[in-house]
Amino acid sequence: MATDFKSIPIIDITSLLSKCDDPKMAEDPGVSNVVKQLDQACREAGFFYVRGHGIPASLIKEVKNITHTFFDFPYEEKLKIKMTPAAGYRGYQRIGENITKGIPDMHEAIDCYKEIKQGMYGSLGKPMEGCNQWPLNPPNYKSLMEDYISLCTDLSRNIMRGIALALGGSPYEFEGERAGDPFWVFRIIGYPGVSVANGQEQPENDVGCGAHTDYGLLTLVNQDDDITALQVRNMSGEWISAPPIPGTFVCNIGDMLKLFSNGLYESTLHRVINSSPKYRVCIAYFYETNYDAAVEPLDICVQRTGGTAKFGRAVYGEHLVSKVTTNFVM
Ligand SMILES: N=C(N)NCCCC[C@H](N)C(=O)O
Ligand SMILES: O=C(O)CCC(=O)C(=O)O
Ligand SMILES: [Fe+2]
Repeated sequence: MATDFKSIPIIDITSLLSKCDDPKMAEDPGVSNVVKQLDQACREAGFFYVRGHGIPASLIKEVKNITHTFFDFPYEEKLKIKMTPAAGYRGYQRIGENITKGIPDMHEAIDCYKEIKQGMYGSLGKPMEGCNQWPLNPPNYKSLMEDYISLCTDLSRNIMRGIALALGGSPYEFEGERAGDPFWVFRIIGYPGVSVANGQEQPENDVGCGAHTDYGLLTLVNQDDDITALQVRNMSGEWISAPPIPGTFVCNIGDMLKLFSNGLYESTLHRVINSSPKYRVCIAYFYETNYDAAVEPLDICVQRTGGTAKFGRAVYGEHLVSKVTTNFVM
């Protein structure tokens, strides 16, 4: 449950990562310390920074640099990989094509999803079937991003082991049929800066991405180092900034983890406003459950929250499709 947090905690997960393949990890004092911090952050804010995550700083920087290069290209180059429903909603979308609560977002993006082979999930998977449309230019774009995605997947699984312990479960609650074959979503996002020419009016809509929650389990945000734009809503409705902190990812909880935890952890509302004159990029990796997972409150969480399940069962793929099919004007 979100509180009146005023800032977002920073958690060093080095000791969690050093023990996360040890079946006895729960007994390790270093792990317990991290788990305690994860529990507090997830209950109070649903947002936290992680440091000591092990992904090389050079790679984190490179994925942002190459993304600036891509978004700098003229529209006709970017439109070569235009997102369409027929491509499983994969590819490039122009500024204003993504809609949040009825209002066009001031961002452009490339959306990618874990591949779904034809027929893999029957009608549940159909809308998302397709191949990712990676830019051909810069030429190493695809391989760089695929390496990055693979590291984000491993890191997320390991953070989820800590979160599983924080909820009072075994480290492996989010493996097997729940998230042992995790689906992922990858959004490469660019937010134009505001024009600050003298006497010029503010643009009509300066919201880069309207208030929303994320859909799955855990999000890893890699944002430009020099611009504060991401804002997180606390219980009083104040918007708390999540400024870039070099060497960290911003992590936040998605709707499926709220459901599993019976509301003990909230998928906190957040939005993006780039009021700087500079163009901002963000690389957001979303770690999700299995595509066809049926998600319902875990017994341990129902016990911890008064004994009654607050949510019915949801199928992750249905939740994703309901979002993706209503997110765009094209
Ligand atoms: N896969 C995730 N989480 N994407 C977040 C996008 C949020 C904006 C979207 N228009 C919406 O209204 O959800
Ligand atoms: O740009 C950001 O910092 C966050 C983007 C975001 O919240 C999202 O894509 O879901
Ligand atoms: Fe988000």
